[in-house]
Amino acid sequence: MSNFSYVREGDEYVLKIASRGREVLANPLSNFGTAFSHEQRAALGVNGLLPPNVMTMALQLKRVYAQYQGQPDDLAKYVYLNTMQDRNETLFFRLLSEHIEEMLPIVYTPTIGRAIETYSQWYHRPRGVFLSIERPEEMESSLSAMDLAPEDVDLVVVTDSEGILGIGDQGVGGVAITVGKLNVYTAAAGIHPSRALPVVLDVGTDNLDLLNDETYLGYRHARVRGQRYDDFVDRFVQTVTRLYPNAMIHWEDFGADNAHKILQRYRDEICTFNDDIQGTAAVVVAAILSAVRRSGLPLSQQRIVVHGAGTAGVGIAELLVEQMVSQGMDPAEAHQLFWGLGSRGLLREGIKVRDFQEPFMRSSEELAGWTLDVEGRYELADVVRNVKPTILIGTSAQAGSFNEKIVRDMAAHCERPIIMPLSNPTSKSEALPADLLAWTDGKALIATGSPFEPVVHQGVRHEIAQANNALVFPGLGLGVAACRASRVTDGMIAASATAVAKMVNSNAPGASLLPSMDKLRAVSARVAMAVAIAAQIEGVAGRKLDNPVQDIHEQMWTPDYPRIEAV
Ligand SMILES: NC(=O)C1=CN([C@@H]2O[C@H](COP(=O)(O)OP(=O)(O)OC[C@H]3O[C@@H](n4cnc5c(N)ncnc54)[C@H](O)[C@@H]3O)[C@@H](O)[C@H]2O)C=CC1
Ligand SMILES: CC(=O)C(=O)O
Ligand SMILES: [Mg+2]
Repeated sequence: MSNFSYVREGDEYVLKIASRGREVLANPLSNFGTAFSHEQRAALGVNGLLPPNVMTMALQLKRVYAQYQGQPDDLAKYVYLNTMQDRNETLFFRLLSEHIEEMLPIVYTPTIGRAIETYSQWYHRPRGVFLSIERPEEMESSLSAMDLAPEDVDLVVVTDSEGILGIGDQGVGGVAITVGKLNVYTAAAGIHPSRALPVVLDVGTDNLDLLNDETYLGYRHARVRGQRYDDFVDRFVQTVTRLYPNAMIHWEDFGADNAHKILQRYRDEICTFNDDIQGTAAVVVAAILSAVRRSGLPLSQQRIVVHGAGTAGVGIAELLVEQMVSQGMDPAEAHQLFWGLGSRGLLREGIKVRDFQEPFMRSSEELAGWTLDVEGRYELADVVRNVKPTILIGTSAQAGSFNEKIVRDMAAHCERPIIMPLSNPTSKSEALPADLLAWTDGKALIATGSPFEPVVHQGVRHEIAQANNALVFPGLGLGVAACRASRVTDGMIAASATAVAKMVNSNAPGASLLPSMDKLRAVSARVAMAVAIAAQIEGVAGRKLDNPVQDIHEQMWTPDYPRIEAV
């Protein structure tokens, strides 16, 4: 038996501790710090290792919140929270849950982007599992070293760091995105931190700044690709599914080719999902459904330009097509409503496109009369001028690419332009909401990837929806765990989109297109219910929820110190 085991007894968590003394304080899940009572201190042998006065959690929170606020900048706040998590995880999650809207931009986008870029500089203590392609034979022992009970792991979040947010290849520092995503799982959906595992597959990096940084902590080698990479990923999948038979594997921030390839390879074999493709699609479809309702123009009459038809962009387009088909459209007709752009401009016949982009390619006949730019591409400005889109989606990580001319051109041809600069972190956003409202005379219906403050335009306060997959993946993971789903199906993804969309019921001028991040727990609970019910309908649920509301509610951990048994 492990020295620390978290078990659920009835509706409470009990922490059974076999260790004594300093080891108890060193484990962030068993360390309550100054909140240990005198009886607990005596039983655990930590008397004298703590200042004598016993604090309540409320007083501890007061102290740590003041310390947090005293940090000089956002990165320092991130590092402060990170060290706190390594010290007292229950307190960390309580603080985060109580200030979720304020702290999400610190533990998640945008600040996490900066933290990942500088990982090897501020690194102080490992968190997560580091699996190096240099030593594949160590994979099983490395995962097992986490000492988790096999049947108690609900989630494994994994990255190979090739496409971190919009900041590209970040090598071993990408581990922080898996930790960040899991922190959102816990704060939003109450997934207990002991039931989830963050993992980085360190396959090298093509980031020359990192390779030439003597403090870089990862494998100092160009990114390994091809068969050796595929074998390493496969070994990972086989090992995880054997060690943790109940776990869903969540893929995060892989490069576009590998993201699609891995999802296609494993989606019908194991319980798995790709957050950037499927989670993003669900939240963006929810935002679009809500915008379409407000615009008055049915989905089937929209013309959609996707600027950045990569992992996220094509995922969004595919789910939108599915939505249109479910509303009675023919699939080919639905595809015709989309115009996708990549780094070589419009996806079209005659240029090299990736396999997963092919369904969105345009034929040469359709482009007769269009003008190529000097580099032989159809750029966004040409596409907007010719297509007259009603929806413009940004998943290109090209900051400022939705410029004034393009946006005014779009607005000249539609009453309520739907414009979604979704790239993260904030520095990569295709446009700023205040500019979009100014250039469209307040008519744009907007959602962004990172958080933005409300904008007051001509006396109307516009709440800016944050269309971030954080509104979906926590609930999806919870729903999958609650019903022990064996697969993540398209129906479950579509159900999560509908669940989020249903939570928006205001059509007031300036109202947000999505629920705000301070509703994250309620949103996640609803998504979880919708996902579990869809899993049941699709025949992939391992257990039926008799009372979904109660069952899901009971599964959501609230960060309180558990009852302790010194064993
Ligand atoms: N809001 C959200 O929840 C999410 C936002 N994103 C954001 O979307 C962005 C892209 O992420 P991924 O799809 O994972 O990356 P990706 O690399 O798979 O896709 C980016 C696409 O943009 C294209 N591109 C690059 N330069 C371009 C240019 N000048 N013009 C047009 N297209 C160009 C690339 O060819 C590629 O197809 C990132 O900033 C990421 O943070 C991604 C996932 C979720
Ligand atoms: C939010 C997210 O998953 C991304 O930007 O990659
Ligand atoms: Mg991502």
